[in-house]
Amino acid sequence: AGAGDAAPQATFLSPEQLATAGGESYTYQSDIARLMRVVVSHLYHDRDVFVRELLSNANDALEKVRLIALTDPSILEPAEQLNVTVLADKDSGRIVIRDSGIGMSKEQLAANLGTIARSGTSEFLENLEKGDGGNLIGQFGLGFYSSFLVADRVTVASKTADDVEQWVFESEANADGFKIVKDPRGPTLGRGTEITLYLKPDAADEYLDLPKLRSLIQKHAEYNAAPIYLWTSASLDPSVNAVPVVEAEDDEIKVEDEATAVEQPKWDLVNDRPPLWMRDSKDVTEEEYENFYMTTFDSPDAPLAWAHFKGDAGSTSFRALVYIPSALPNDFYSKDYISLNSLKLFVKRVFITSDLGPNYLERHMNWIKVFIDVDDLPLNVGRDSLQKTKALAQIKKNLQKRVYDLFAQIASQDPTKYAELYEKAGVALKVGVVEDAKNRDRIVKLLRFTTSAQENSTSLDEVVARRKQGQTQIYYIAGAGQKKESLEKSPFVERILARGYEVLYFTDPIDEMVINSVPTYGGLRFQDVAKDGVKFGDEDDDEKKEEEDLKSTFAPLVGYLKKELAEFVDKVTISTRLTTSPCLVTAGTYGYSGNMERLLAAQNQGSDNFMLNFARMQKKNFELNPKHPLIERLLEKVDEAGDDEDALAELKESVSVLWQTALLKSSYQVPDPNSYFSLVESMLRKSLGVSQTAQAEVDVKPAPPVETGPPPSEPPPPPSFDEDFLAKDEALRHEQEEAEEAFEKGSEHKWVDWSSVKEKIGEGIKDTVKAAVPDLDTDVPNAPVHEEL
Ligand SMILES: Nc1ncnc2c1ncn2[C@@H]1O[C@H](COP(=O)(O)OP(=O)(O)OP(=O)(O)O)[C@@H](O)[C@H]1O
Repeated sequence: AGAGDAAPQATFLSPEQLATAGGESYTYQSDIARLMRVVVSHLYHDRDVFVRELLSNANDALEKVRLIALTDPSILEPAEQLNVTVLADKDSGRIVIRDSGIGMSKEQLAANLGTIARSGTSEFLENLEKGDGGNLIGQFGLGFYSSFLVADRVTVASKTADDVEQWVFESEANADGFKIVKDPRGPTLGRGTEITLYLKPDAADEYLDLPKLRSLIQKHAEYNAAPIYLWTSASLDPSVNAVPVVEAEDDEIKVEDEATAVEQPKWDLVNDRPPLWMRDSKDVTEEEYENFYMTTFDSPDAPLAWAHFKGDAGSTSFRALVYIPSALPNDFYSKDYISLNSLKLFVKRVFITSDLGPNYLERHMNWIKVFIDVDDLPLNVGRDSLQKTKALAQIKKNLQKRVYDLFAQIASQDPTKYAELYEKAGVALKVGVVEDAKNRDRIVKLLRFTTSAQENSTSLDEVVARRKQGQTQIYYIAGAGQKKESLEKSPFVERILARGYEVLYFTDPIDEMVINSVPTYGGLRFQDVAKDGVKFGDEDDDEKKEEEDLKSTFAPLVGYLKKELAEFVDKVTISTRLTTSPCLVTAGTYGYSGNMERLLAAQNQGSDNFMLNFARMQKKNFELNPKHPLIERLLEKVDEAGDDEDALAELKESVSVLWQTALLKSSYQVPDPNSYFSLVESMLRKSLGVSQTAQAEVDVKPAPPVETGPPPSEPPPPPSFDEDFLAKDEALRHEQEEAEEAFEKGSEHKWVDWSSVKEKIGEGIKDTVKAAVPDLDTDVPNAPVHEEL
């Protein structure tokens, strides 16, 4: 619909008309008066923003009408056309912006423009007064008040569809109040709002220049859906209205005399391009996509990637844009997409809602920005039924697929960018695997893990491709919050790495949960190397025979340990996965790994942590390294002890130390640190030749008898400190802090260093166990060669 060709001059309101119309005076709310003063006195840079603000208000007002018209077309009757017109009048120094939007009643004029300061206004003003106004103006949006950047007097005439009267709001820049009068012209607008800016002299020079005004409108109204028309003359005086037409030189037919060859001024459509999302993606530049994202979703940063597409949803079709923001908001998990402002639903180019019910965008996707324009939706139903329409469900499915495709596309085309994205947003994908069963298979492909096989993280497809012949498991070790360097040293991965198999390091707390949701990938089963059941798949008959032999050889030791540790241990096994460690402790079928236990303990400090207590109650598995000299010697000791009570007591003590130290080394806690320390002390006594019963010589000097005299009047002087002692104490504390820090950072302190423990207590059990043989690894077979795909 065009703006019509009627010359606009006849309908404008003159200051004289207003002056005699009477009306009521109002006082601005204090924040607004303050805002106005700031606008007038401080903010003259960026004056152009008034174009954007006023056109966006006009566009919003028009969208409201279009939205209502979808269900109640009678709203259109007072003014059929939905558009904005802009007129610059040099003679009177005015710019007039009219829209046929929703309009405002008398009360609304007063409330919207005079009494309701928006939330954030005070904060904005405070920042301004502190001096960082220049940058804020763009973010804050002065709205209607930006008029006073360029005008010293503004009138707003407005009429709603069902009001018979038309009202005019009038204010001077810097005034404390405003006036509202009944429009002396009568209801000329039909429906809508007309803003007249009486420009300041310097602003008049700048903005009454038509080409400049036109380019400003183009720049700032790019995404306005409503058509904007500009009157092509800078004067309303009919004698200067016409602009000369430059005739083409080879024009053969001269219809008129050159002197009269003038073009009549007319309304010229300025924003003649369809909105960005309606265009073909090849007709939209990167910059346009970025700007659209930043304005639509109020973001100061450009997006990382986007997809723009068309699709069908049942009987209707839609266009959509999905954007991956440059960062994942920290609080994404505790918010929904509605509070993150992540969705815009349009119907036939009219904004409808940002809220399609709590689950329209899944929690892990709630930070991805989504713009949808549907060709047809039943809008005369309530919000709840709207959410349930089949079309919206289909669109949702399509959107999800597009988002995952977009991730996959970045991963394959630009791995560096993907690594950066994953670093920030990987956790959202992991949440997706855990919570979104329907899309799980798609999302798992996008995950990346820290691996022993390469510097960079790996996809699971790559892990499967690197599998060895016969391999049926993907090996992983969980160590939330720990570094790869620390996990590499764990006894659980010793033999697996020594053999050349790949191990994934689950350094993120959520990794173990991910694997609970996805027990297998590419036909391989995830295997926690800290749990029972590690298989290499290349065990040949000789190895199996050797294992069987070892099992029967060590049966007496296994039997003894089962009895001795019955309270804590479910299974005692002869292990094939250890190389240099004598033994290790793994979780039983229902128990947690040491890592999980630590996580649970960290989550809840209280003693009634049910899950933690439950996990701790679960019996564990004790794996022995049959090639280790400590274990070999223990077997001999079990055989030799027979009924000899002393020998049995000594054996019991050694086993207890071995078991508890293995607990520590496997990331569990010992049940009672005090009794553990007593055991170690007893061994130290033996190794140092100190009697088990000798006690520390304690010489306690008793306190003098009770004082009966009066309390001393002067407090005694403070004792003098031994400077040296203080310095030592400080150094010790420092050392402790460093050690704690290192522990938190997950350095090698994390794994108890078995060799140093052995060194410390080894002397003590010298008579029980032969000295350790350092090198045990000579018979570790190499992994078979890479499986050809
Ligand atoms: N052209 C218009 N037609 C109808 N109502 C309008 C028009 N311009 C402003 N209003 C009303 O006045 C209110 C205040 O406008 P203002 O521009 O100051 O802030 P806003 O538009 O709400 O916020 P922002 O500009 O930050 O988006 C608007 O919310 C709207 O209700």
